[in-house]
Amino acid sequence: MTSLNVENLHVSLGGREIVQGVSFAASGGEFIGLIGPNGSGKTTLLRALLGLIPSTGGISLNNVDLRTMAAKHRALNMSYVAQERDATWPLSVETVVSLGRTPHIAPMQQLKAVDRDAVETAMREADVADMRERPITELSGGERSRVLIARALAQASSVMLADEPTSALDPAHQIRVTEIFSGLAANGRLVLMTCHDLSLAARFCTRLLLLNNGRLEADGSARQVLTAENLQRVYGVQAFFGEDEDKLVVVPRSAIG
Ligand SMILES: Nc1ncnc2c1ncn2[C@@H]1O[C@H](COP(=O)(O)OP(=O)(O)OP(=O)(O)O)[C@@H](O)[C@H]1O
Repeated sequence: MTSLNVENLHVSLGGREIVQGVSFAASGGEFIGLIGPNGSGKTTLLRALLGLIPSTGGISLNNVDLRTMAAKHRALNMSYVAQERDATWPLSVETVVSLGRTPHIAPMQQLKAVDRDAVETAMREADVADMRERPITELSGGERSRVLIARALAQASSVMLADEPTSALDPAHQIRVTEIFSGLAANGRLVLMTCHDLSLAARFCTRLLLLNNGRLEADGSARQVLTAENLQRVYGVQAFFGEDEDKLVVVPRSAIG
């Protein structure tokens, strides 16, 4: 089973320590919501896990140090939906999603049937199959997000890291995407998603990690992490707490101070 171990991770950027001694262990089957206020270090943590920025401390996947893993091997193991959805080139939706298969094919080789199937499935799941011929540069922000999610799904890696994948999506697509991520976890993948929608995270994620000023302040179930005390201290909000089908509903309703 996939296992990710992060031990005493530190990241400094621009002379400031952004991630300060974060440790956690995660396994395939978990859908983890990485939450915390703006600037708390969520994106930085994901980027460090991907080896996109320097860090110190331990990061291992299946007991292999991720920093020593070849880029292609890492890409086979980890997909990433970045927070930036900018598109420079007017590539078709289908071409962009097909790029998710790059780690699976040898240089200069064409997609095989298995790759084309993965691309079709990913486009269908992210609801972008109907726009397959359209240039990504002409899509709305939410449509572009779904294409980039489809690209990550097509990669079919054991770990999915997604940075606010639902932030530009309408309610139906937010639910659809989080259900897809839940399905990935149910099938043994590890999903780590940043999210500002606390109710969405509470409903779908199996575990929440709460970051504050680069430190892991809480790690556990939605009910353990999304307490009135944590929301006040970390987010500076008072919230309404409710229930829907046994799931916690959290609606921030006033900012304190
Ligand atoms: N390249 C950089 N150089 C200097 N500081 C940076 C750099 N990238 C990010 N930071 C700083 O690191 C801190 C954490 O940023 P990060 O993007 O990880 O936060 P976040 O929790 O993902 O926030 P948000 O919820 O707004 O997306 C911020 O204060 C940010 O200004």
